Amino acid sequence: MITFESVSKSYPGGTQAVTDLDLEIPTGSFTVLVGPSGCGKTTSMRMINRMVAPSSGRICIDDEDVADIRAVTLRLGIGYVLQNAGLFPHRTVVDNVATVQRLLGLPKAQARTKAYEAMERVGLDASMANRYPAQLSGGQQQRVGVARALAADPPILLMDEPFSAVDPIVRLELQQEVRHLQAEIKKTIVMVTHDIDEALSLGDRIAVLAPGGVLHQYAPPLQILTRPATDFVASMVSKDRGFRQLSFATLQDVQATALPAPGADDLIELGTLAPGWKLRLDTAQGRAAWIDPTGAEFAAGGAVRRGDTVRSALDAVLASPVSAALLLNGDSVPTACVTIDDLAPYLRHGVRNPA
Ligand SMILES: Nc1ncnc2c1ncn2[C@@H]1O[C@H](COP(=O)(O)OP(=O)(O)OP(=O)(O)O)[C@@H](O)[C@H]1O
Repeated sequence: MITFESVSKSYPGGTQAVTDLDLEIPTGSFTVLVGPSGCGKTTSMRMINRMVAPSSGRICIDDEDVADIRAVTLRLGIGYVLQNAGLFPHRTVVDNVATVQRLLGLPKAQARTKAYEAMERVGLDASMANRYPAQLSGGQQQRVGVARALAADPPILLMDEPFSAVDPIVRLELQQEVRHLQAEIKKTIVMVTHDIDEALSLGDRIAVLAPGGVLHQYAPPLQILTRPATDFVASMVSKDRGFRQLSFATLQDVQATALPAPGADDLIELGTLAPGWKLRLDTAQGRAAWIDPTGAEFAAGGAVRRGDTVRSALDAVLASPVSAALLLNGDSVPTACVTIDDLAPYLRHGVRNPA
C-alpha cells in the first residue's frame, strides 16, 4: 500500500503544485492520476520515489515513510517509465533493459538473461536486442522503456504519460499490452495521464486532480462516470459519458435472441427480426452473410462474444443491416444474435442495474 498523508508541495517561486493530498493506493492496483496540464500529477508521482520531496505531509510504502528509505534503495525497487522512453542513446536495447540489474550488481551475462526475459514479456523480439534506440520506432522504444522498468521485477511501477508520444494505433496496442501485463504480473502501477479516456480504460482507481494539485475524486472508473463528485470531474468526463458507461458491462447476462433452425435451403429465415431477410451460415469456413429480400448478400461481420462489452455490441448492432449482431460461442460458432431489444435494458437503466 502506498499512502499519501496530507501531502503538499510548493516549489521555490511559490507554485502550489500539490495541496493536502490524501490517497491510499492498494498493493496490486492500477491507479491513474489524471487532470489537466500543470495540476501536479507528475509532482505527486515523483514524491513516491523521492525525486521530489514534499513540503509537508508524508508518503509511506507499507507503513514506511519514504523519507526514511535511502533514495537509491527506494528507486531500485520502483520501476519508472518516462514519457519519451528516456533510453540511453549510446546503449543497445538489451543493455538499456539490463540497466537496473547492472546497478543492482548483477554480472553482465546474468543481467542480460533477465533483460531478454523482460523483452519477451513486453513483446519485443530478441532480434532487436543489439539495435540502438534510434533504430527503433516510437512504440518499440516505449516497450524497451517498460521492459527496463520491469527487468528487476520491482513491486511498484510508476509510468509518466507512457503513451503520449506514439501514434493513436500504437497507443491502443500498448495500452492493451499494459492491461494484460498488469493482469499477469499484479504490480502496483501508478500512471499519470492527462487523457481521461486512457485513465478510464486502464485504471481500476482514478484520482482526478484539479489545478493546484487538489484532489476532486478518487474512485473506480464507473463511479467517476456515473457519480462525478464535483462539477470539475463532471466536466472532465462529460463527453460521451453515458455511452462510455456501456464499456463497463459485458454481454454475460444479456438475454440473446435464439436463431431459428435453417430451412431446407440451409438458410435461416429471420422472421420478425428482419422480415424478408435470411442468414447464411458457413460454419466450416467461419463465414456468415445476411441476405436481403432481393437476394443481395451482406457479410455478417462484427460478431460478438459473451466477454465483449455492451458498448462494442451496440456498435456492432448499429452497423448491421438487420440491426443484429451474431453471438459466437466458445468455439466461434454463432448460436444466437444480439438485437437492440436485447441491449435495451442497458440503454434504459444504465449498466448498474439493467434488469
Ligand atoms: N521543478 C519545478 N520548479 C518550479 N515549478 C515546478 C517544478 N516542477 C513543476 N513545477 C510546477 O508545478 C506545477 C505542477 O507541475 P506538474 O509537472 O506536477 O504537473 P502535471 O499535472 O504533471 O503537468 P503536465 O501534465 O503538463 O506534465 C506546474 O505549475 C509546474 O509549472
